[in-house]
Amino acid sequence: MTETLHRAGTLPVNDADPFAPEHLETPEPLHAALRDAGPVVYLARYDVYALARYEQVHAALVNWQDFQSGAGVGLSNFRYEKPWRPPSLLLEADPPRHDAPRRVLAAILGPRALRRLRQTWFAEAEALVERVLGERELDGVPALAEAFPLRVFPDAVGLQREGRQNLLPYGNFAFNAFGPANSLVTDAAPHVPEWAAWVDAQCARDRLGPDGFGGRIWAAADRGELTHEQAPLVVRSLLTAGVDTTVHGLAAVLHAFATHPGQWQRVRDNPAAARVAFDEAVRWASPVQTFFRTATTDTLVGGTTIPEGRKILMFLAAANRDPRRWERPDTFDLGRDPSGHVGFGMGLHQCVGQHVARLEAEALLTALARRVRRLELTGEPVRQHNNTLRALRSLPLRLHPA
Ligand code: HEM
Ligand SMILES: CCOc1cccc(C(=O)O)c1
Repeated sequence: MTETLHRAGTLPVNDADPFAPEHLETPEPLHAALRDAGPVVYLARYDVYALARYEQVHAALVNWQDFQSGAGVGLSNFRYEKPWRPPSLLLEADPPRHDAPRRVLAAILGPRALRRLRQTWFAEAEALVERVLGERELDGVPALAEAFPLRVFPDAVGLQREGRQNLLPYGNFAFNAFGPANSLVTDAAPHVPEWAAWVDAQCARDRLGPDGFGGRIWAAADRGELTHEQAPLVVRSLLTAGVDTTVHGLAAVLHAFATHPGQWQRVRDNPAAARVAFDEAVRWASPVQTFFRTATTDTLVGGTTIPEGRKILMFLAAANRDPRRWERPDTFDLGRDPSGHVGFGMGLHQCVGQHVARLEAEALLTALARRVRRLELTGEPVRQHNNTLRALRSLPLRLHPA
């Protein structure tokens, strides 16, 4: 029995462009309008169905059978359109293709596997904070949010030193490419072949140190846990998703503490609060704002039937600030339990690198908590527009020494 398609006149329609500069600059008003309009809103501009409430976003994320990733998790539908690069074996794959790559990466990036990096990353964070403390004012984005991940992550992957400057622009483009082909995508297009060539070349076995995340992916192929053809694509996943996300996650947590000084004192009093602080910042800012899915069958969501083959757009950031799920959702509050937030996704595709991100954040925040009494905003933060990422280009700060 097919459910009745959405009854005429009951499905709210919104003609906004969520990827337009005004909404990328200040997304909250559109998120609130979409949440208030209903559980499902038809976005006429892109002929997709928007989910902005926590309940529907969570339900779609955990329903990988009816809402697949294999047709792409951006606006482009791989059933009809050629992807800009060979699809990810994790992000853009459904079971069973998704299974072995995920199992391999989950083991390599799991909390136990990361314990070997803890001491080094904490020492690197202390050294970085020592260096920047001397400056009276600094831009927290290049000086901390970018500098720390770029100091520790490429080494942890086992990347050679040359060419690492390609990582941020490549990842930034990959996240723009999930959106429409607007100027954020077309302006970067001339550089993509160079960035992509470097990234693809670093995924080859002979470019990777044996003991890094990359070398361990190849070793898993030697053990037959995935094929040698899959190995470079799994390494590519790390290079695509592993840098820009943590850069903007760290920028978000620094921005949160600079705008909520009382919360910083809580971390000063109890540095163990650094980990939950990062998750609260990921909920509050949602560095990854949106992802799409494709309906594999007519699927009922919030009283509306999403027709087979159509795309839904999940507003993770709107769900993370849904007053139906969170008290005082717009407040960064270390007193809350942020677990259940969808800033790392949920279910089958939930971020496989979340423990890497948390360890980076714990290392940097612990080093800051020891040495910095207050993080003071000394100017307006400047946004970096991206079709998927909530990103800062600049965060003017003064670090008041403890
Ligand atoms: C603050 C930092 C990060 C945020 C906010 C973030 C967010 C996300 C989200 C929302 C998803 C789900 C995608 C979906 O449901 O379609 C995801 C998946 C993924 N993330 Fe992260 N991520 C972060 C850091 C990382 C890092 C450091 C890595 C690699 C070391 C990474 C690698 C991946 C990969 C490979 C997937 C696909 C997993 C799968 O499909 O099974 N991410 N991430
Ligand atoms: C943060 C979402 O995770 C991603 C993003 C971009 C690419 C990939 C990949 O698997 O190549 C994963």
